[in-house]
Amino acid sequence: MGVNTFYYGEGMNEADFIATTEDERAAASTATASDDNSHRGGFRPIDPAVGDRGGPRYGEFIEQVRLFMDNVRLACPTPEMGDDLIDTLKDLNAKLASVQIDEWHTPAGTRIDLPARGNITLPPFTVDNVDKDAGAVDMTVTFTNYHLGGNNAAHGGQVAVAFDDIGGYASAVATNGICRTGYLKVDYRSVTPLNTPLKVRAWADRVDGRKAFIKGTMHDGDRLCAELDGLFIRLNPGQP
Ligand SMILES: CCCCCCCC/C=C\CCCCCCCC(=O)SCCNC(=O)CCNC(=O)[C@H](O)C(C)(C)COP(=O)(O)OP(=O)(O)OC[C@H]1O[C@@H](n2cnc3c(N)ncnc32)[C@H](O)[C@@H]1OP(=O)(O)O
Repeated sequence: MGVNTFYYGEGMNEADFIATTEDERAAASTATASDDNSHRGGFRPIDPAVGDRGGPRYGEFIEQVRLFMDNVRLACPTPEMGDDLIDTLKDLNAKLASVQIDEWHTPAGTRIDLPARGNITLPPFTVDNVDKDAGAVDMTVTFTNYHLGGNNAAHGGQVAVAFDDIGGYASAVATNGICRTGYLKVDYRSVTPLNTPLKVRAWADRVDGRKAFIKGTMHDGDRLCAELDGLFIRLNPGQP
């Protein structure tokens, strides 16, 4: 099973997500941050060559950034260390500012081989299974210190972020197209722990035309932490 099949599910129409023709690949790889069309309607297919972007150690880079965010969350630097950190961060920001590109080409969010597609704004999750027939996905998500709400528990908003993306993934599987969230309801059933691999399942309870009614659960072992009830609407061609 290839990586794309693994992520998009057996029998899914990958053409909806992955550039499969030379024209699509060219369109997916030519736009730049200064491209006037970079905000044109519709989601662009991902250039399959995207796996090379950011270099062979890009995943390691993202892991270090995540660790940095965790360390910042609970750090109390001395004034001297604060001076040093600010100088170091200025250097790092200058480096990163020199390699800014548009959202369609940045590896963050398009590296489907990395946890949460390499997107640091999402809690890291990995895909365990995609069931095209059931319109269902199984994921493992781990909230870390960066996602702290209080008293060693994940922030409720971070739980919703995870459900939004994983529910969006399930709706993409169920409708065979990219969807946007219409509504997202989260029931917080018990405390969601940090630094613990949690099992998330999201599935299409019902599909009605463009509307996918997605249910979901998040478990710590046998304990139910949270439930999702969401409506995701498949975008029409060219719809932003
Ligand atoms: C490039 C990388 C790609 C990677 C791909 C990897 C593959 C994996 C695939 C994927 C994983 C990624 C997953 C990401 C997931 C993230 C999702 C988000 O966070 S999206 C941001 C938050 N949401 C918004 O910003 C929406 C803002 N709202 C809108 O844009 C529109 O309102 C929209 C699109 C939701 C609907 O607008 P309309 O014009 O298209 O359609 P209308 O006619 O209004 O609604 C359609 C039907 O839905 C009902 N509806 C709409 N909203 C409703 C609501 N809130 N409650 C109840 N019904 C609602 C309507 O009543 C209508 O129903 P009737 O057809 O008449 O039966």
